Amino acid sequence: MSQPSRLVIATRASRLALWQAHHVKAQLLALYPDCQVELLELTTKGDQILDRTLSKVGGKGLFVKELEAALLDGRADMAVHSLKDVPVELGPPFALPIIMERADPRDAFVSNQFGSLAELPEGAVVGTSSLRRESQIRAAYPQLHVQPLRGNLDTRLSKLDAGQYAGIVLAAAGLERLGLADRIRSYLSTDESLPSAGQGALGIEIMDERADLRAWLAPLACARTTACALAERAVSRVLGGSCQVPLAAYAQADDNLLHVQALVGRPDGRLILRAQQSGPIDAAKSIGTDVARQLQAQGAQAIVDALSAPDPDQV
Ligand SMILES: NCc1[nH]cc(CCC(=O)O)c1CC(=O)O
Repeated sequence: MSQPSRLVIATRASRLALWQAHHVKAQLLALYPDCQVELLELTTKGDQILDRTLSKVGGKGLFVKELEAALLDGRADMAVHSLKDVPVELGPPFALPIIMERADPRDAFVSNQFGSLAELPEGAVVGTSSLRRESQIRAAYPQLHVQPLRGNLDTRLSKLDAGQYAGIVLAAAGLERLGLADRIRSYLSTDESLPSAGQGALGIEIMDERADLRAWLAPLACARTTACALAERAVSRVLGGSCQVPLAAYAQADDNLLHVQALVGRPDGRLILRAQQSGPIDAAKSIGTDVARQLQAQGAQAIVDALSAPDPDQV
C-alpha cells in the first residue's frame, strides 16, 4: 500500500473540535511518520449562533456543512466530527467510513454547590443544551426547572460559574477531552439519561470516492464502536426528525451480543416511550431498526413529527 505524503484535516475552531482533530492527527502521525498532517480551521454556522437555543435555530448539520465544503473543493482530505453531531442522512458524495473508539458516552452533572441532580432543592435551575436531556431530567425530577444553556463547553461552564444555574448537564466526553473532568460532580447513569446516538465517539468524513483515504484511515476504526453507532444511527434514521426531538439511542456491545436501548420523549418529560432489543453484533443495523419500529408501535412517530414541523420562528 502506498503511504500518504500530506493529509489535511478540516475542523471547527472550537477547543473541543481542535482537540479531536489533534487526536486524529496524532494517530495518523503514529501510523505514517513521514506524512505531513495539517489542520484547516473553519468557523461553522453552529459556532456563530450562540444567542438562541440550538434546537430553535434548527437545521441538521449546522456544524458539518462548512467542513464538507472544504472536502468538496479539495482544501481538505477529511473532516473530524463528534459523531452525535453528524446527520444520519450523510451519503454520497460524502462518506463516514471511520468510527473511532468511543470515550465515556454518559452525561455528566457539573455544579459548584451540589453533588448530583438528586441533591438539588425544589425549584433549582438546571441548564442543558439538549431536548433529550431536558425531557429525561424533567421526567425524573419534575420539581426542578430545566432551562436552555447554549455555547461551547467553556461558555457553558462560565454561565454556571456566573450563578445562572444551580447545576448543568453536559456530555462527559467533551469535558474529559478538554481536561475539565475535575468539574464533574457525578455521572448520570445511562438509565437516568440515555445518551444520544453516537455520543462520545468520533467519526471521520471523507469524499466517498477516496479509496486511497479509506485504506489509509482503516486502522483508526473501532469495530465495536462502529457496530454500536450503526445501531444507534439506524434508530435515528427510521424515526427521522431534527435535533428538536428528544431522541436517545444507546448500544452496548458485549462480545458478540449487542444491546440497544432507545427512547423518544416529550420535551416536558410527561411522556417517555422506551424500547430495547438485543441481538448478534453483526445485525447491528437491523436491531436498531427494530427498536425504532417498537417505538413507532407505541406512537413515537407522532411525537417526532409534531416537534419537527416547520417552526415559523425559525431563521
Ligand atoms: N452537541 C455539542 C457536542 N458535540 C459533542 C459533544 C461532546 C463530545 C461527544 O459527545 O462526543 C458536545 C457537547 C455536549 O453535548 O455537551
